[in-house]
Amino acid sequence: METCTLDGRVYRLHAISLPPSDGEQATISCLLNPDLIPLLPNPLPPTCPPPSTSTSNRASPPNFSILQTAHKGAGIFAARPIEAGELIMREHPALILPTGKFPKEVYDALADRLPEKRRKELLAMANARSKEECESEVEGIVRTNALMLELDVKGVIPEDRREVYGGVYPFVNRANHSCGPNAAIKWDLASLTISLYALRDIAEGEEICKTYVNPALPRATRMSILQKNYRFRCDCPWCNIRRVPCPNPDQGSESAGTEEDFTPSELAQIASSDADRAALGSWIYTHPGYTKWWSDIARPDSLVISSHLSALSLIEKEGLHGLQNLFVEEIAMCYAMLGSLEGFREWGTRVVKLCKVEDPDMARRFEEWLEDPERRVKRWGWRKKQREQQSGKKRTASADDDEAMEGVGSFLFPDEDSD
Ligand SMILES: C[S@@+](CC[C@H](N)C(=O)[O-])C[C@H]1O[C@@H](n2cnc3c(N)ncnc32)[C@H](O)[C@@H]1O
Repeated sequence: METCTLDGRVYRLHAISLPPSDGEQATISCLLNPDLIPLLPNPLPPTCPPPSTSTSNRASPPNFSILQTAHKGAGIFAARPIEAGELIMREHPALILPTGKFPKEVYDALADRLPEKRRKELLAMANARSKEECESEVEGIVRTNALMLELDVKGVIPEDRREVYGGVYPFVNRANHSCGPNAAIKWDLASLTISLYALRDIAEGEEICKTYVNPALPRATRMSILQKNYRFRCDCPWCNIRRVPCPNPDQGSESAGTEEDFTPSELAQIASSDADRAALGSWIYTHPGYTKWWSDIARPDSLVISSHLSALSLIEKEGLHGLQNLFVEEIAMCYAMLGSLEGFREWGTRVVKLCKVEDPDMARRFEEWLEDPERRVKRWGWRKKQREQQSGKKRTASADDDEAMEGVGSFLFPDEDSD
């Protein structure tokens, strides 16, 4: 079988060759709209970052192990302490395919085209679907595990012909769900890899979890999506408020409570968590931000920093570290505008650490700035100068001064208000 048709659309089976890994020729087995095929690298250049899921192709031993849990199947655990921002593993998908229900033969043909070792890794993955729902074991595995992929970042395929694609990863997909995840994923089209990285410091032995749903949704909605799509009842500390958050919830002995078990005070805690999550989800639209603040001298100097610190403390409470980077970056930039070397160094260093995998360009930019912030950050100390000018301590900062700063380093945020 080379092609198949679904809802009048033609799809082609396609294999992408990867640089050999562990001495074996690696392949991604794909089902693609033929228009997408020329957009994807094939073969992948050997210079691309290699996957890092096994010991043999890493300079240092992996920082994770895959272990059996008590009631969630397999899971990923920290083999040593892992720092916020650190890479945990990088992996190519075994399969790439569009959403939609294809005949059994299509799923089986996709798996059969993988090298034997990879095929076995795929077939060992979790399948939360019954035989009645998914006749093919491979389809069940796809429906339990596939993560959304962006294959056409440049928007080459016209809007009305675009499809949603998913990737299946025998190692990264072992990460179980938490509504307060300590890890997240980042897809990179150029290397066709997904990276799993730490959102906060993770202790040795702690389970490494990502979120399967938008964690800003209310608990009841999260639970119903998880039940519908993945067939489990979430037992994370935020869904089961009686369980004290612990490093490895899987080792907890209490069983998850049911809706009816909750006392009025527990229900109030759930409502408060829902409200905090909703507030965080829309924080940047409802609270002061750096872009409007930096040049508006009528606003207090501490306005954005104190608002962002409140957001970060809610993030800590709800375990939503996936939302923290914007707040950390903006606090660093506020300190730059206030001319505070100490503040900029503290928060800028956090940006570098947190963005290493998630946003390497941002990490590099802050690294450069941190070498000589006063010269490299454009408009360094601008608000401080304005205040000094206001209080008459200094003569008006001349336009020449400002112009002399133009072109020194690059500036993170646009001059125009956009928030
Ligand atoms: C993508 S897989 C995760 C890895 C899986 N545990 C394994 O053995 O490969 C998703 C499945 O893992 C289980 N799972 C993930 N997170 C869970 C959680 N927080 N509580 C219970 N089961 C969970 C569910 O069975 C779900 O359908």
